[in-house]
Amino acid sequence: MRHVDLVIIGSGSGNAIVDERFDDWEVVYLEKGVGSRDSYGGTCLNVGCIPTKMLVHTADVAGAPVEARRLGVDLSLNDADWPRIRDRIFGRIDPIADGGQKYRQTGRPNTSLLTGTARFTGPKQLTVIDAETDEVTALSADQIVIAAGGRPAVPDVPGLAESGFHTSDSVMRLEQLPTSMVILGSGFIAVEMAHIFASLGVKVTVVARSGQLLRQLDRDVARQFTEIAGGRWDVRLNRAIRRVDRDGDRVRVFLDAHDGEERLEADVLLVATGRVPNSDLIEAEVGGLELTGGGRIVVDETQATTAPGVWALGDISSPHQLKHVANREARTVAHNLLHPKDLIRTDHRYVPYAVFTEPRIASVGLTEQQAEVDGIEYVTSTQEYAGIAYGWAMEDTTGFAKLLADPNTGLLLGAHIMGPEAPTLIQPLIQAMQFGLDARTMARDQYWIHPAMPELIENALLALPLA
Ligand SMILES: Cc1cc2nc3c(=O)[nH]c(=O)nc-3n(C[C@H](O)[C@H](O)[C@H](O)COP(=O)(O)OP(=O)(O)OC[C@H]3O[C@@H](n4cnc5c(N)ncnc54)[C@H](O)[C@@H]3O)c2cc1C
Ligand SMILES: NC(=O)c1ccc[n+]([C@@H]2O[C@H](COP(=O)([O-])OP(=O)(O)OC[C@H]3O[C@@H](n4cnc5c(N)ncnc54)[C@H](O)[C@@H]3O)[C@@H](O)[C@H]2O)c1
Repeated sequence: MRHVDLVIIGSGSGNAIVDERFDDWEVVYLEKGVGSRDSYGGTCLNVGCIPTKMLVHTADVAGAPVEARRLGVDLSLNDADWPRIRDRIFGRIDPIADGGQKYRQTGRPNTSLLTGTARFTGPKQLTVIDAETDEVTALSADQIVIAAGGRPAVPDVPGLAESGFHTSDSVMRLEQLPTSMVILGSGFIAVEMAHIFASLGVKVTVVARSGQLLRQLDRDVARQFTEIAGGRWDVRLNRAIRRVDRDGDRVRVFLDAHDGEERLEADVLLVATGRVPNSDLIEAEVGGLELTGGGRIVVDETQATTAPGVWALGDISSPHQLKHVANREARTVAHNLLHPKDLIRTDHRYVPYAVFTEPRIASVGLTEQQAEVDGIEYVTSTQEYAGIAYGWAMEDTTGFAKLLADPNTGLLLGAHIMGPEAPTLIQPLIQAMQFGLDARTMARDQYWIHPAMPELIENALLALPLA
Protein backbone atom coordinates (compact mmCIF):
# COMPACT_ATOMS: atom_id res chain seq x y z
CA MET A 1 0.00 0.00 0.00
CA ARG A 2 1.35 3.39 -1.04
CA HIS A 3 1.50 5.92 1.81
CA VAL A 4 1.45 9.70 1.15
CA ASP A 5 1.06 12.90 3.17
CA LEU A 6 -2.26 13.99 1.73
CA VAL A 7 -5.03 12.48 -0.40
CA ILE A 8 -7.76 14.71 -1.82
CA ILE A 9 -10.89 13.06 -3.19
CA GLY A 10 -12.56 15.30 -5.75
CA SER A 11 -11.21 17.98 -8.05
CA GLY A 12 -14.04 20.54 -7.78
CA SER A 13 -13.51 22.81 -4.81
CA GLY A 14 -10.85 20.37 -3.60
CA ASN A 15 -8.71 21.38 -6.58
CA ALA A 16 -7.92 24.77 -5.06
CA ILE A 17 -6.44 23.40 -1.84
CA VAL A 18 -2.95 22.53 -2.99
CA ASP A 19 -0.62 25.35 -4.00
CA GLU A 20 3.04 26.20 -3.29
CA ARG A 21 2.39 26.11 0.47
CA PHE A 22 2.17 22.32 0.08
CA ASP A 23 5.42 21.96 -1.89
CA ASP A 24 6.95 19.67 0.73
CA TRP A 25 3.87 17.43 0.97
CA GLU A 26 3.39 14.37 -1.21
CA VAL A 27 -0.17 14.81 -2.49
CA VAL A 28 -2.42 12.49 -4.52
CA TYR A 29 -5.66 13.68 -6.07
CA LEU A 30 -8.38 11.10 -6.80
CA GLU A 31 -11.01 12.01 -9.38
CA LYS A 32 -13.57 9.90 -11.26
CA GLY A 33 -14.79 12.66 -13.60
CA VAL A 34 -18.21 14.34 -14.02
CA GLY A 35 -20.68 14.62 -16.88
CA SER A 36 -20.68 12.86 -20.22
CA ARG A 37 -16.92 13.48 -20.78
CA ASP A 38 -15.89 12.35 -17.29
CA SER A 39 -14.37 15.79 -16.96
CA TYR A 40 -11.85 16.98 -14.40
CA GLY A 41 -12.72 19.99 -12.23
CA GLY A 42 -16.04 19.09 -10.61
CA THR A 43 -19.66 20.13 -10.92
CA CYS A 44 -19.52 23.93 -11.01
CA LEU A 45 -17.11 24.17 -13.93
CA ASN A 46 -18.44 21.32 -16.04
CA VAL A 47 -22.13 20.72 -15.33
CA GLY A 48 -23.14 23.40 -12.84
CA CYS A 49 -22.73 27.12 -12.20
CA ILE A 50 -20.52 28.02 -15.16
CA PRO A 51 -22.31 26.46 -18.15
CA THR A 52 -25.74 27.25 -16.70
CA LYS A 53 -24.90 30.92 -16.26
CA MET A 54 -23.36 31.09 -19.74
CA LEU A 55 -26.68 29.71 -20.98
CA VAL A 56 -28.70 32.04 -18.75
CA HIS A 57 -27.00 35.09 -20.25
CA THR A 58 -27.69 33.73 -23.73
CA ALA A 59 -31.32 33.15 -22.72
CA ASP A 60 -31.59 36.73 -21.43
CA VAL A 61 -30.39 38.02 -24.79
CA ALA A 62 -32.82 35.74 -26.64
CA GLY A 63 -35.61 36.99 -24.37
CA ALA A 64 -34.95 40.65 -25.25
CA PRO A 65 -37.85 40.94 -27.74
CA VAL A 66 -40.35 40.12 -24.99
CA GLU A 67 -38.83 42.69 -22.63
CA ALA A 68 -38.51 45.28 -25.39
CA ARG A 69 -42.19 45.10 -26.29
CA ARG A 70 -43.11 46.71 -22.94
CA LEU A 71 -40.92 49.67 -23.83
CA GLY A 72 -42.42 50.16 -27.27
CA VAL A 73 -39.42 48.65 -29.06
CA ASP A 74 -40.14 46.04 -31.69
CA LEU A 75 -37.42 43.37 -31.80
CA SER A 76 -37.67 39.87 -33.13
CA LEU A 77 -35.79 36.67 -32.39
CA ASN A 78 -34.86 35.07 -35.69
CA ASP A 79 -32.98 32.00 -34.54
CA ALA A 80 -31.31 30.36 -31.56
CA ASP A 81 -28.53 28.25 -33.06
CA TRP A 82 -28.27 25.62 -30.33
CA PRO A 83 -25.23 23.70 -31.64
CA ARG A 84 -23.36 27.00 -31.93
CA ILE A 85 -24.42 28.12 -28.43
CA ARG A 86 -23.54 24.74 -26.91
CA ASP A 87 -20.20 24.47 -28.69
CA ARG A 88 -19.24 28.06 -27.82
CA ILE A 89 -19.86 27.33 -24.13
CA PHE A 90 -18.22 23.92 -23.94
CA GLY A 91 -15.51 24.99 -26.39
CA ARG A 92 -14.43 27.28 -23.60
CA ILE A 93 -15.07 25.03 -20.61
CA ASP A 94 -13.67 21.70 -21.86
CA PRO A 95 -10.13 23.01 -22.49
CA ILE A 96 -10.09 24.52 -18.99
CA ALA A 97 -11.09 21.17 -17.48
CA ASP A 98 -8.51 19.32 -19.59
CA GLY A 99 -5.81 21.87 -18.69
CA GLY A 100 -6.63 21.49 -15.00
CA GLN A 101 -6.30 17.73 -15.27
CA LYS A 102 -2.97 17.96 -17.05
CA TYR A 103 -1.66 20.40 -14.46
CA ARG A 104 -2.59 18.03 -11.63
CA GLN A 105 -0.98 15.13 -13.47
CA THR A 106 2.29 16.80 -14.38
CA GLY A 107 2.33 20.44 -13.20
CA ARG A 108 3.91 20.01 -9.76
CA PRO A 109 6.52 17.42 -8.85
CA ASN A 110 4.95 16.61 -5.48
CA THR A 111 1.36 16.22 -6.76
CA SER A 112 -0.14 13.43 -8.83
CA LEU A 113 -3.60 12.44 -10.01
CA LEU A 114 -5.23 9.02 -10.12
CA THR A 115 -8.36 8.92 -12.26
CA GLY A 116 -11.06 6.55 -11.10
CA THR A 117 -13.55 5.98 -8.32
CA ALA A 118 -12.12 6.11 -4.80
CA ARG A 119 -13.51 4.05 -1.93
CA PHE A 120 -12.56 3.75 1.70
CA THR A 121 -11.32 0.30 2.68
CA GLY A 122 -10.73 1.25 6.31
CA PRO A 123 -9.82 4.26 8.44
CA LYS A 124 -7.50 6.48 6.35
CA GLN A 125 -7.19 3.75 3.73
CA LEU A 126 -8.52 3.90 0.20
CA THR A 127 -8.50 2.14 -3.12
CA VAL A 128 -9.01 3.73 -6.47
CA ILE A 129 -10.00 1.73 -9.53
CA ASP A 130 -8.76 3.22 -12.77
CA ALA A 131 -11.75 3.84 -15.02
CA GLU A 132 -9.95 2.73 -18.19
CA THR A 133 -7.52 0.01 -17.10
CA ASP A 134 -9.36 -1.33 -14.03
CA GLU A 135 -6.02 -1.17 -12.25
CA VAL A 136 -6.48 -0.98 -8.48
CA THR A 137 -4.27 1.28 -6.36
CA ALA A 138 -4.31 1.01 -2.58
CA LEU A 139 -3.42 4.16 -0.67
CA SER A 140 -3.10 5.40 2.86
CA ALA A 141 -2.40 8.95 3.98
CA ASP A 142 -1.66 11.04 7.05
CA GLN A 143 -4.41 13.45 6.05
CA ILE A 144 -7.42 12.94 3.78
CA VAL A 145 -9.68 15.64 2.36
CA ILE A 146 -13.07 14.57 1.06
CA ALA A 147 -14.41 16.99 -1.53
CA ALA A 148 -16.42 14.42 -3.49
CA GLY A 149 -19.59 16.52 -3.91
CA GLY A 150 -22.95 15.11 -4.94
CA ARG A 151 -24.91 13.98 -7.97
CA PRO A 152 -28.46 14.41 -9.28
CA ALA A 153 -31.09 12.57 -7.24
CA VAL A 154 -33.35 10.45 -9.43
CA PRO A 155 -36.73 9.56 -7.90
CA ASP A 156 -37.99 6.02 -8.00
CA VAL A 157 -40.73 6.41 -10.62
CA PRO A 158 -42.04 3.41 -12.60
CA GLY A 159 -40.74 3.52 -16.19
CA LEU A 160 -38.41 6.47 -15.66
CA ALA A 161 -35.11 4.65 -16.10
CA GLU A 162 -36.33 2.73 -19.18
CA SER A 163 -37.85 5.77 -20.88
CA GLY A 164 -34.73 7.89 -21.03
CA PHE A 165 -34.37 11.20 -19.24
CA HIS A 166 -31.84 13.95 -18.72
CA THR A 167 -30.42 15.57 -15.62
CA SER A 168 -28.32 18.72 -15.30
CA ASP A 169 -25.32 16.44 -16.02
CA SER A 170 -26.45 15.88 -19.61
CA VAL A 171 -29.12 18.39 -20.67
CA MET A 172 -26.70 21.19 -21.52
CA ARG A 173 -25.06 19.02 -24.19
CA LEU A 174 -28.23 18.00 -26.05
CA GLU A 175 -27.60 17.26 -29.73
CA GLN A 176 -30.49 19.45 -30.85
CA LEU A 177 -32.76 21.99 -29.26
CA PRO A 178 -35.97 20.08 -28.49
CA THR A 179 -39.35 21.54 -29.34
CA SER A 180 -40.72 20.62 -25.92
CA MET A 181 -39.39 19.74 -22.48
CA VAL A 182 -41.03 18.54 -19.27
CA ILE A 183 -39.10 19.51 -16.14
CA LEU A 184 -39.74 17.50 -13.02
CA GLY A 185 -39.00 19.52 -9.87
CA SER A 186 -39.45 23.12 -8.82
CA GLY A 187 -36.16 24.07 -7.19
CA PHE A 188 -33.11 26.02 -8.36
CA ILE A 189 -32.19 23.82 -11.32
CA ALA A 190 -35.78 23.47 -12.56
CA VAL A 191 -36.41 27.22 -12.73
CA GLU A 192 -33.00 28.08 -14.17
CA MET A 193 -33.36 25.44 -16.90
CA ALA A 194 -36.95 26.51 -17.58
CA HIS A 195 -35.75 30.07 -18.18
CA ILE A 196 -32.90 28.89 -20.42
CA PHE A 197 -34.88 26.56 -22.65
CA ALA A 198 -38.12 28.56 -22.79
CA SER A 199 -36.20 31.69 -23.83
CA LEU A 200 -34.55 29.73 -26.62
CA GLY A 201 -37.98 28.73 -27.94
CA VAL A 202 -38.66 25.38 -26.25
CA LYS A 203 -42.19 24.72 -24.95
CA VAL A 204 -41.49 24.12 -21.26
CA THR A 205 -43.76 22.43 -18.71
CA VAL A 206 -42.70 22.51 -15.06
CA VAL A 207 -44.16 19.87 -12.74
CA ALA A 208 -44.16 20.64 -9.01
CA ARG A 209 -45.20 18.40 -6.12
CA SER A 210 -46.33 21.31 -3.98
CA GLY A 211 -48.42 24.41 -4.61
CA GLN A 212 -45.44 26.71 -5.18
CA LEU A 213 -42.19 26.89 -7.08
CA LEU A 214 -39.06 27.65 -5.02
CA ARG A 215 -41.09 27.13 -1.90
CA GLN A 216 -38.04 27.22 0.42
CA LEU A 217 -37.59 30.90 -0.37
CA ASP A 218 -39.23 33.75 1.49
CA ARG A 219 -42.96 33.26 1.10
CA ASP A 220 -43.58 36.55 -0.71
CA VAL A 221 -40.86 35.73 -3.23
CA ALA A 222 -42.10 32.17 -3.78
CA ARG A 223 -45.69 33.34 -4.20
CA GLN A 224 -44.89 36.14 -6.62
CA PHE A 225 -42.41 34.03 -8.57
CA THR A 226 -44.90 31.18 -8.96
CA GLU A 227 -47.45 33.60 -10.35
CA ILE A 228 -45.00 35.08 -12.85
CA ALA A 229 -43.72 31.64 -13.88
CA GLY A 230 -47.29 30.55 -14.61
CA GLY A 231 -47.47 33.28 -17.23
CA ARG A 232 -44.23 32.19 -18.89
CA TRP A 233 -44.23 28.42 -18.73
CA ASP A 234 -46.85 25.71 -18.43
CA VAL A 235 -46.66 25.19 -14.66
CA ARG A 236 -48.44 22.19 -13.11
CA LEU A 237 -48.64 22.51 -9.33
CA ASN A 238 -49.65 19.88 -6.75
CA ARG A 239 -48.87 17.01 -9.09
CA ALA A 240 -47.42 13.65 -8.11
CA ILE A 241 -45.72 11.70 -10.86
CA ARG A 242 -47.26 8.23 -11.42
CA ARG A 243 -45.18 6.75 -14.21
CA VAL A 244 -43.22 7.53 -17.34
CA ASP A 245 -43.07 5.75 -20.69
CA ARG A 246 -41.80 6.36 -24.18
CA ASP A 247 -43.69 6.49 -27.44
CA GLY A 248 -41.13 6.67 -30.25
CA ASP A 249 -39.31 10.00 -30.00
CA ARG A 250 -41.63 11.27 -27.29
CA VAL A 251 -41.47 10.71 -23.58
CA ARG A 252 -44.82 10.56 -21.79
CA VAL A 253 -45.27 11.58 -18.16
CA PHE A 254 -48.38 10.52 -16.25
CA LEU A 255 -49.36 12.69 -13.29
CA ASP A 256 -51.82 12.50 -10.44
CA ALA A 257 -53.87 15.67 -10.66
CA HIS A 258 -56.79 16.64 -8.38
CA ASP A 259 -59.28 15.58 -11.07
CA GLY A 260 -57.63 12.33 -12.15
CA GLU A 261 -54.68 11.34 -14.34
CA GLU A 262 -52.96 13.91 -16.52
CA ARG A 263 -50.64 13.06 -19.42
CA LEU A 264 -47.78 15.20 -20.64
CA GLU A 265 -45.69 14.50 -23.74
CA ALA A 266 -42.38 16.04 -24.74
CA ASP A 267 -39.16 15.49 -26.66
CA VAL A 268 -37.10 15.69 -23.49
CA LEU A 269 -37.73 14.96 -19.81
CA LEU A 270 -35.43 16.77 -17.40
CA VAL A 271 -35.30 15.44 -13.84
CA ALA A 272 -34.33 18.23 -11.42
CA THR A 273 -35.36 16.83 -8.06
CA GLY A 274 -32.37 17.68 -5.88
CA ARG A 275 -28.90 16.24 -5.41
CA VAL A 276 -27.56 13.50 -3.16
CA PRO A 277 -24.13 13.51 -1.50
CA ASN A 278 -21.56 11.05 -2.91
CA SER A 279 -20.79 9.59 0.53
CA ASP A 280 -22.10 6.20 -0.68
CA LEU A 281 -19.70 6.18 -3.66
CA ILE A 282 -16.69 6.67 -1.40
CA GLU A 283 -18.06 4.22 1.18
CA ALA A 284 -17.63 6.85 3.85
CA GLU A 285 -18.85 4.61 6.65
CA VAL A 286 -16.06 2.12 5.97
CA GLY A 287 -13.69 5.03 6.56
CA GLY A 288 -15.21 5.52 10.01
CA LEU A 289 -17.08 8.68 9.09
CA GLU A 290 -20.35 9.66 10.71
CA LEU A 291 -23.16 10.63 8.33
CA THR A 292 -26.34 12.66 8.72
CA GLY A 293 -29.72 11.07 7.93
CA GLY A 294 -29.47 12.51 4.41
CA GLY A 295 -26.04 10.94 3.85
CA ARG A 296 -23.93 14.07 4.35
CA ILE A 297 -20.60 13.66 6.12
CA VAL A 298 -20.74 15.19 9.59
CA VAL A 299 -18.16 17.96 10.05
CA ASP A 300 -17.51 20.59 12.70
CA GLU A 301 -16.83 24.25 11.91
CA THR A 302 -13.14 23.50 11.29
CA GLN A 303 -14.30 21.05 8.56
CA ALA A 304 -12.98 18.12 10.62
CA THR A 305 -14.98 14.91 10.26
CA THR A 306 -15.53 12.47 13.10
CA ALA A 307 -12.46 10.49 11.92
CA PRO A 308 -9.13 12.00 13.02
CA GLY A 309 -7.07 13.38 10.12
CA VAL A 310 -10.02 13.33 7.73
CA TRP A 311 -11.62 16.60 6.56
CA ALA A 312 -14.64 17.26 4.36
CA LEU A 313 -15.98 20.24 2.47
CA GLY A 314 -18.56 21.29 -0.06
CA ASP A 315 -21.68 19.43 -1.17
CA ILE A 316 -20.70 16.14 0.45
CA SER A 317 -20.89 17.68 3.91
CA SER A 318 -22.67 21.03 3.58
CA PRO A 319 -26.43 21.64 3.68
CA HIS A 320 -25.89 24.68 1.42
CA GLN A 321 -24.80 23.07 -1.89
CA LEU A 322 -23.35 26.35 -3.18
CA LYS A 323 -20.01 26.92 -4.82
CA HIS A 324 -19.08 30.00 -2.79
CA VAL A 325 -19.65 27.96 0.38
CA ALA A 326 -17.53 25.06 -0.90
CA ASN A 327 -14.75 27.49 -1.84
CA ARG A 328 -14.81 29.09 1.60
CA GLU A 329 -14.70 25.68 3.27
CA ALA A 330 -11.77 24.67 1.04
CA ARG A 331 -9.84 27.70 2.32
CA THR A 332 -10.59 26.62 5.89
CA VAL A 333 -9.32 23.10 5.16
CA ALA A 334 -6.13 24.34 3.47
CA HIS A 335 -5.34 26.55 6.47
CA ASN A 336 -6.11 23.82 8.99
CA LEU A 337 -3.95 21.26 7.20
CA LEU A 338 -1.03 23.70 7.30
CA HIS A 339 -1.67 25.03 10.82
CA PRO A 340 -2.89 22.13 12.98
CA LYS A 341 -2.28 24.14 16.17
CA ASP A 342 -4.14 27.21 14.95
CA LEU A 343 -7.39 25.89 13.48
CA ILE A 344 -9.86 28.30 11.89
CA ARG A 345 -13.62 27.87 11.50
CA THR A 346 -15.86 28.47 8.52
CA ASP A 347 -18.32 31.30 9.11
CA HIS A 348 -21.71 30.06 7.89
CA ARG A 349 -23.79 32.87 9.44
CA TYR A 350 -24.78 34.83 6.35
CA VAL A 351 -24.74 32.50 3.37
CA PRO A 352 -26.33 34.21 0.37
CA TYR A 353 -27.55 32.67 -2.86
CA ALA A 354 -29.01 33.75 -6.16
CA VAL A 355 -31.37 31.97 -8.51
CA PHE A 356 -30.56 32.88 -12.09
CA THR A 357 -34.04 32.52 -13.51
CA GLU A 358 -36.38 35.20 -14.83
CA PRO A 359 -36.91 37.33 -12.86
CA ARG A 360 -33.65 36.99 -10.95
CA ILE A 361 -33.80 36.22 -7.23
CA ALA A 362 -31.24 36.73 -4.47
CA SER A 363 -31.45 36.06 -0.75
CA VAL A 364 -29.47 36.18 2.46
CA GLY A 365 -30.42 35.48 6.06
CA LEU A 366 -33.80 34.67 7.53
CA THR A 367 -37.00 34.30 5.54
CA GLU A 368 -40.11 35.68 7.20
CA GLN A 369 -41.43 32.17 7.82
CA GLN A 370 -38.14 31.16 9.50
CA ALA A 371 -38.25 34.24 11.74
CA GLU A 372 -41.80 33.32 12.76
CA VAL A 373 -40.95 29.68 13.48
CA ASP A 374 -37.85 30.67 15.47
CA GLY A 375 -39.84 33.28 17.45
CA ILE A 376 -37.45 36.06 16.43
CA GLU A 377 -38.71 39.63 16.82
CA TYR A 378 -38.59 41.38 13.46
CA VAL A 379 -39.96 44.17 11.32
CA THR A 380 -40.13 44.14 7.52
CA SER A 381 -40.20 46.58 4.67
CA THR A 382 -40.87 45.99 0.99
CA GLN A 383 -39.78 48.34 -1.75
CA GLU A 384 -40.97 47.72 -5.29
CA TYR A 385 -38.78 48.41 -8.30
CA ALA A 386 -41.84 50.21 -9.69
CA GLY A 387 -41.36 52.83 -6.96
CA ILE A 388 -37.80 53.86 -7.88
CA ALA A 389 -36.67 55.89 -10.86
CA TYR A 390 -34.73 53.12 -12.56
CA GLY A 391 -37.68 50.79 -12.10
CA TRP A 392 -39.76 53.29 -14.09
CA ALA A 393 -37.09 53.23 -16.79
CA MET A 394 -37.39 49.46 -17.00
CA GLU A 395 -41.20 49.50 -16.67
CA ASP A 396 -40.80 46.84 -14.01
CA THR A 397 -44.11 45.83 -12.47
CA THR A 398 -43.29 42.73 -10.42
CA GLY A 399 -39.90 43.14 -8.70
CA PHE A 400 -39.26 44.06 -5.07
CA ALA A 401 -36.77 44.03 -2.24
CA LYS A 402 -37.97 42.77 1.12
CA LEU A 403 -35.94 43.30 4.28
CA LEU A 404 -36.26 41.86 7.78
CA ALA A 405 -34.59 43.68 10.64
CA ASP A 406 -34.35 43.67 14.40
CA PRO A 407 -36.70 46.50 15.44
CA ASN A 408 -34.52 47.55 18.36
CA THR A 409 -30.98 47.46 16.93
CA GLY A 410 -31.82 48.02 13.26
CA LEU A 411 -29.52 45.13 12.35
CA LEU A 412 -30.63 43.26 9.26
CA LEU A 413 -31.91 39.70 9.72
CA GLY A 414 -32.71 38.85 6.10
CA ALA A 415 -32.91 40.32 2.61
CA HIS A 416 -34.81 38.94 -0.38
CA ILE A 417 -34.79 40.57 -3.79
CA MET A 418 -36.63 39.53 -6.92
CA GLY A 419 -36.07 41.52 -10.08
CA PRO A 420 -33.37 42.81 -12.44
CA GLU A 421 -29.79 42.55 -11.12
CA ALA A 422 -30.94 41.01 -7.82
CA PRO A 423 -27.69 38.99 -7.38
CA THR A 424 -25.67 42.20 -7.65
CA LEU A 425 -28.03 44.45 -5.68
CA ILE A 426 -27.96 42.17 -2.65
CA GLN A 427 -24.20 42.36 -2.11
CA PRO A 428 -24.16 45.56 0.06
CA LEU A 429 -26.83 43.96 2.27
CA ILE A 430 -24.68 40.85 2.71
CA GLN A 431 -21.80 43.13 3.64
CA ALA A 432 -23.95 45.04 6.14
CA MET A 433 -25.06 41.82 7.82
CA GLN A 434 -21.56 40.37 7.91
CA PHE A 435 -20.00 43.49 9.39
CA GLY A 436 -22.85 44.53 11.69
CA LEU A 437 -23.91 47.74 9.94
CA ASP A 438 -27.40 48.81 11.04
CA ALA A 439 -30.07 49.75 8.52
CA ARG A 440 -30.34 53.42 9.41
CA THR A 441 -26.59 54.09 9.29
CA MET A 442 -26.35 52.19 6.05
CA ALA A 443 -29.20 54.18 4.48
CA ARG A 444 -28.26 57.62 5.71
CA ASP A 445 -24.48 57.80 6.13
CA GLN A 446 -23.46 57.19 2.53
CA TYR A 447 -24.44 58.56 -0.89
CA TRP A 448 -26.64 56.45 -3.15
CA ILE A 449 -26.16 57.24 -6.82
CA HIS A 450 -29.27 58.74 -8.39
CA PRO A 451 -31.11 57.38 -10.29
CA ALA A 452 -29.37 54.00 -10.07
CA MET A 453 -30.88 50.69 -9.09
CA PRO A 454 -29.40 50.55 -5.56
CA GLU A 455 -31.96 53.22 -4.65
CA LEU A 456 -34.18 50.15 -4.29
CA ILE A 457 -32.04 49.12 -1.31
CA GLU A 458 -31.82 52.66 0.10
CA ASN A 459 -35.62 53.01 0.07
CA ALA A 460 -36.19 49.54 1.54
CA LEU A 461 -33.80 50.39 4.39
CA LEU A 462 -35.50 53.73 5.04
CA ALA A 463 -38.93 52.08 5.07
CA LEU A 464 -38.08 49.73 7.95
CA PRO A 465 -40.28 50.67 10.94
CA LEU A 466 -37.45 50.74 13.49
CA ALA A 467 -37.79 51.78 17.13
C1 LIG B 1 -26.91 22.78 -12.68
C2 LIG B 1 -26.24 23.36 -11.46
C3 LIG B 1 -26.10 24.73 -11.36
C4 LIG B 1 -25.48 25.27 -10.25
N1 LIG B 1 -25.36 26.63 -10.16
C5 LIG B 1 -24.78 27.19 -9.07
C6 LIG B 1 -24.63 28.60 -8.97
O1 LIG B 1 -25.02 29.36 -9.86
N2 LIG B 1 -24.04 29.10 -7.86
C7 LIG B 1 -23.59 28.29 -6.86
O2 LIG B 1 -23.07 28.79 -5.86
N3 LIG B 1 -23.71 26.94 -6.93
C8 LIG B 1 -24.30 26.38 -8.02
N4 LIG B 1 -24.41 25.02 -8.11
C9 LIG B 1 -23.88 24.19 -7.00
C10 LIG B 1 -22.37 24.02 -7.13
O3 LIG B 1 -22.07 23.53 -8.41
C11 LIG B 1 -21.88 23.06 -6.06
O4 LIG B 1 -22.27 23.53 -4.79
C12 LIG B 1 -20.36 22.93 -6.07
O5 LIG B 1 -19.89 22.64 -7.35
C13 LIG B 1 -19.93 21.85 -5.08
O6 LIG B 1 -18.55 21.71 -5.12
P1 LIG B 1 -17.85 20.45 -4.47
O7 LIG B 1 -16.38 20.69 -4.62
O8 LIG B 1 -18.39 20.17 -3.14
O9 LIG B 1 -18.28 19.22 -5.38
P2 LIG B 1 -18.02 18.92 -6.91
O10 LIG B 1 -17.67 20.13 -7.68
O11 LIG B 1 -19.19 18.13 -7.35
O12 LIG B 1 -16.72 18.02 -6.91
C14 LIG B 1 -16.74 16.70 -6.47
C15 LIG B 1 -15.80 15.89 -7.32
O13 LIG B 1 -15.57 14.65 -6.69
C16 LIG B 1 -15.54 13.64 -7.67
N5 LIG B 1 -15.87 12.36 -7.03
C17 LIG B 1 -17.04 12.03 -6.44
N6 LIG B 1 -16.97 10.78 -5.94
C18 LIG B 1 -15.73 10.33 -6.21
C19 LIG B 1 -15.06 9.11 -5.96
N7 LIG B 1 -15.63 8.13 -5.28
N8 LIG B 1 -13.78 8.99 -6.40
C20 LIG B 1 -13.17 9.99 -7.08
N9 LIG B 1 -13.77 11.17 -7.33
C21 LIG B 1 -15.02 11.34 -6.90
C22 LIG B 1 -16.56 14.08 -8.69
O14 LIG B 1 -16.35 13.47 -9.94
C23 LIG B 1 -16.36 15.59 -8.70
O15 LIG B 1 -15.44 16.00 -9.69
C24 LIG B 1 -25.00 24.43 -9.22
C25 LIG B 1 -25.12 23.04 -9.33
C26 LIG B 1 -25.74 22.51 -10.44
C27 LIG B 1 -25.85 21.03 -10.56
N1 LIG C 1 -28.00 29.47 -8.62
C1 LIG C 1 -27.55 28.57 -7.77
O1 LIG C 1 -26.89 28.85 -6.79
C2 LIG C 1 -27.86 27.13 -8.04
C3 LIG C 1 -28.38 26.73 -9.26
C4 LIG C 1 -28.68 25.38 -9.45
C5 LIG C 1 -28.43 24.47 -8.44
N2 LIG C 1 -27.91 24.91 -7.27
C6 LIG C 1 -27.68 23.98 -6.15
O2 LIG C 1 -27.96 22.67 -6.56
C7 LIG C 1 -28.86 22.07 -5.66
C8 LIG C 1 -29.74 21.09 -6.41
O3 LIG C 1 -30.69 21.80 -7.22
P1 LIG C 1 -32.13 21.19 -7.46
O4 LIG C 1 -32.96 22.19 -8.16
O5 LIG C 1 -32.00 19.84 -8.05
O6 LIG C 1 -32.62 20.95 -5.98
P2 LIG C 1 -33.59 21.80 -5.03
O7 LIG C 1 -33.44 21.21 -3.70
O8 LIG C 1 -33.43 23.25 -5.22
O9 LIG C 1 -35.04 21.42 -5.61
C9 LIG C 1 -35.46 20.11 -5.71
C10 LIG C 1 -36.91 20.12 -6.14
O10 LIG C 1 -37.31 18.80 -6.46
C11 LIG C 1 -38.54 18.51 -5.81
N3 LIG C 1 -38.57 17.06 -5.60
C12 LIG C 1 -37.76 16.32 -4.81
N4 LIG C 1 -38.09 15.02 -4.93
C13 LIG C 1 -39.12 14.93 -5.80
C14 LIG C 1 -39.89 13.87 -6.33
N5 LIG C 1 -39.68 12.62 -5.95
N6 LIG C 1 -40.87 14.17 -7.22
C15 LIG C 1 -41.09 15.44 -7.60
N7 LIG C 1 -40.40 16.48 -7.14
C16 LIG C 1 -39.42 16.24 -6.25
C17 LIG C 1 -38.51 19.34 -4.54
O11 LIG C 1 -39.80 19.55 -4.07
C18 LIG C 1 -37.86 20.61 -5.07
O12 LIG C 1 -38.80 21.44 -5.69
C19 LIG C 1 -29.65 23.23 -5.04
O13 LIG C 1 -30.04 22.91 -3.74
C20 LIG C 1 -28.67 24.36 -5.07
O14 LIG C 1 -28.03 24.48 -3.82
C21 LIG C 1 -27.62 26.21 -7.05
